[in-house]
Amino acid sequence: MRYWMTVIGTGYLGITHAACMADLGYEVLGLDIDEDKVRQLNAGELPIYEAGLGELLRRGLDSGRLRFTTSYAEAAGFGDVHFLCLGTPQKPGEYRADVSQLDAAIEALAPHLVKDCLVVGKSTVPVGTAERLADRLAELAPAGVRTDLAWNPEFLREGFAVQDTLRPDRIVLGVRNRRAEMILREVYSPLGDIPTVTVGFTTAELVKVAANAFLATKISFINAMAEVCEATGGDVVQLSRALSYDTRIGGRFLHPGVGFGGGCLPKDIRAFMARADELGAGRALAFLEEVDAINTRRRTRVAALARQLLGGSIDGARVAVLGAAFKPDSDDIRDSPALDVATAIDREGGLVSVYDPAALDNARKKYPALNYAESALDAATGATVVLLLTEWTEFTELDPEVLGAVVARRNIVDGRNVLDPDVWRDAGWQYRAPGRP
Ligand SMILES: NC(=O)C1=CN([C@@H]2O[C@H](COP(=O)(O)OP(=O)(O)OC[C@H]3O[C@@H](n4cnc5c(N)ncnc54)[C@H](O)[C@@H]3O)[C@@H](O)[C@H]2O)C=CC1
Ligand SMILES: O=C(O)[C@H]1O[C@H](OP(=O)(O)OP(=O)(O)OC[C@H]2O[C@@H](n3ccc(=O)[nH]c3=O)[C@H](O)[C@@H]2O)[C@H](O)[C@@H](O)[C@@H]1O
Repeated sequence: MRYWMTVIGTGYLGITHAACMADLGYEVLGLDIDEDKVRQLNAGELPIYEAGLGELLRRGLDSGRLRFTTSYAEAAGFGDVHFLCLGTPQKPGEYRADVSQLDAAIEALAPHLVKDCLVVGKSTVPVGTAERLADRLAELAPAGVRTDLAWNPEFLREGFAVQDTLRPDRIVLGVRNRRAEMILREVYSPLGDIPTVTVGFTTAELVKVAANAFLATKISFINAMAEVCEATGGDVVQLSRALSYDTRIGGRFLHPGVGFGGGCLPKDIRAFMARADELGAGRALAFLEEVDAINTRRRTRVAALARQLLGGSIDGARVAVLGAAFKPDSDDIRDSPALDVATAIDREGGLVSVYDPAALDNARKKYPALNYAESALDAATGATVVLLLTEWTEFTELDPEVLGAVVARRNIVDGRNVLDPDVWRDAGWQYRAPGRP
């Protein structure tokens, strides 16, 4: 069967999912309440930075199989399968996730439904959300329309979103009946032979947060080793490399530095702790509190390294910050370590100049008080210390002599442990990096 699909919520996840489904040959209607975004998407303009996604979007539009709307009535009439890709951000001042966008989507969609359909949640949610939404959907759907709900968490990484969607490591199907499973297996069959795990709602919700908790823990583990190295004189980069050859440990997500950020790992471990607490399993996840604390301390440490290089005070110093996105190859600045450090330094009286190849517009909107530069060299001109905080290739390939020619003093903090200290020291730079002597 050729399914007609809607993708509700066209943010980082939803645009990718919509464009990839259209590329697989499905008829896809994306829906968002943000009119500007919908206008942009229909014009073939990608509102985010994601490699390869712009071409996929335009190919979908050109084929006539992909378009975008703000109308829930239109979406309800269109879809056999409705994917929910709404945001689940951290509630301000709390650890819990705010799932109100999902509730709003069900409330808006269900009353308009005119044909049998499967609603498929892809957002990352606290345990219990799928069941609650399934009940609400059944309550609100018009009589005679058969609805069902499934939870199909998403594991894509920003920067690799298209490849992760078209070639996922695994597919997790959280279902309550065989019909929902069969539909989803058919939907994903064009991807080929992907390991697929079919589970209940609760396990599907848990797999997602467990995966992110594990990844966060691995990063904080190596950053804890960085702290120990700092106290003992060890070198965490060498330590990480030596650990990585143990195939039981592996080298991925073992890269020490300024720590993890983004719209997912930080808020997901907090929401996981909060939900476990509510369900009486808080003790089991107490270690995540420390994972989070280690991560926060890395940001403080990077600022401290800058202070050290400046002889104890940042006040009045010109500081170049290379990077604003939470990771390279993305324009996403949600909980970005780079901007967190830049803001802390600004608060201490440092004269910060931030440059990022893709995230400047987002950074300017959220942090209008910081100063921004048009290039790495522009940011570094006259700086007494340079902080490399997002490992974009254009920063890792910087020539110490070229950069050295524009700075006031050759001081650099390699917050991501991506530069070769010998090369920079040989070029007369004072080099500091978290976890390294
Ligand atoms: N960003 C990522 O790489 C990944 C995200 N996730 C999860 O997917 C979910 C979505 O994440 P993002 O795409 O990053 O969020 P996002 O904030 O970029 O996108 C959410 C979109 O939903 C729209 N929206 C809000 N309320 C709406 C409503 N009532 N009706 C229709 N649209 C509405 C917003 O305008 C926005 O475009 C989250 O639960 C996240 O944890 C999972 C895997 C990867
Ligand atoms: O739930 C989500 O939204 C997604 O969250 C992460 O993906 P993403 O946030 O795009 O980025 P990652 O590559 O995981 O990096 C997260 C953060 O950890 C940092 N990191 C990563 C790896 C590492 O070794 N060290 C390290 O500090 C990165 O710089 C970045 O700030 C997960 O990797 C995805 O599987 C998941 O789908």
